[in-house]
Amino acid sequence: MIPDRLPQLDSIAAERAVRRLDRLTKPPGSLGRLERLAVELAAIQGESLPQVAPPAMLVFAADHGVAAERVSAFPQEVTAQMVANFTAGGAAINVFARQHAAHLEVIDVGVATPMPDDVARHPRLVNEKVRLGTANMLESDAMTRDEALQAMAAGARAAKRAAAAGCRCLIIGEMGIANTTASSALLAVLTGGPVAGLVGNGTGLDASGVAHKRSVIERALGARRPDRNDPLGTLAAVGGLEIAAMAGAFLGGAEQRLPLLVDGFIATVAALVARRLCPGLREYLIFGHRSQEPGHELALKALDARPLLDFGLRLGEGTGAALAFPLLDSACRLLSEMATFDDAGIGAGS
Ligand SMILES: O=C(O)c1ccc[n+]([C@@H]2O[C@H](COP(=O)([O-])O)[C@@H](O)[C@H]2O)c1
Ligand SMILES: Cc1cc2nc[nH]c2cc1C
Repeated sequence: MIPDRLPQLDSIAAERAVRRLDRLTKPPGSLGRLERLAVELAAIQGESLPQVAPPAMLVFAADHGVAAERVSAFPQEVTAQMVANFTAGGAAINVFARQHAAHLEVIDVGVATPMPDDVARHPRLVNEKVRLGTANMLESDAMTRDEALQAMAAGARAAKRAAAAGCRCLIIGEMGIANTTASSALLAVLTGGPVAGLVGNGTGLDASGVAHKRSVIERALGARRPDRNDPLGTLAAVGGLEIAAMAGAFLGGAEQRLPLLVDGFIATVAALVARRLCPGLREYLIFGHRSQEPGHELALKALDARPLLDFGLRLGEGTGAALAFPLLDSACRLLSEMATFDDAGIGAGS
């Protein structure tokens, strides 16, 4: 299920995009990073005139056993309550989904709290529950390797559904109380970095809450001792079901040649896990924004990534990626809609 290799980027489509950009009615290179974005999108899609609309917004939801250690400012039940809010259309990501006519799916890969029937049966909610939340990583591995693979497969299926529905890029986000704890633990193992420098306040812990969260992560890593050269084993030991599902969605989306817009801290850690499993993934990833969560810096560095926006967000759900979507759309529209010097009868510079 983890792909051995991903489709090669299309260098011919990229070269055509470069040549067209240089013939458009502007000084060469004057649209800066937007031009590089247009070329990257052409290479990913294998189209000299790429198109990212309509986007799919995939929100993966799950619970974390480690929430019992009071590592979040909010109780575990909020995961299910926010899933209900996503189905009702009231969350921030719903606003952006309507704004961009996106195909929005909420994929439950492991929410622990039972949901009312009207939520459970809602067409926007996809039931891919692998188990009712992970186990508490202080007491045992969060899940088995097989469960991590099942969650990854659910993510890959969501990516394939989006491609089949005609979506042209994926915006990948999550909802899961305590998932900054799982993400920080994963990141510490995968980068070998000290826990102290990467733990943040998540949904809003105070300073003593952050110190306690750090101690929980350090104790969990001491007890689990994950092998940093075994990304799947690390994911199973201290990760999360929605993190595994996002990793699977990234890999499944790349197999479909879809540009992948990465959201904040948790989504970037999932992308890092996926890249460790399949290094060719990196070229498909476009980073939407720089999150306020301090560990995001290290995760971005590990992926050699420079996000498009820096807006001080720390919400999740895919909101930072959704905010960056119009930049991708603009890059595509410039390529396909701007006049060339020939079209406009304007003399090109020498
Ligand atoms: O995306 C981010 O960078 C981000 C940073 C901090 C918190 N969050 C969101 O907040 C939740 C996790 O925070 P916590 O404190 O419960 O670990 C989860 O639902 C995430 O979507 C998201
Ligand atoms: C209210 C709330 C909304 C969220 N959206 C993503 N993570 C979240 C965490 C909380 C607590």
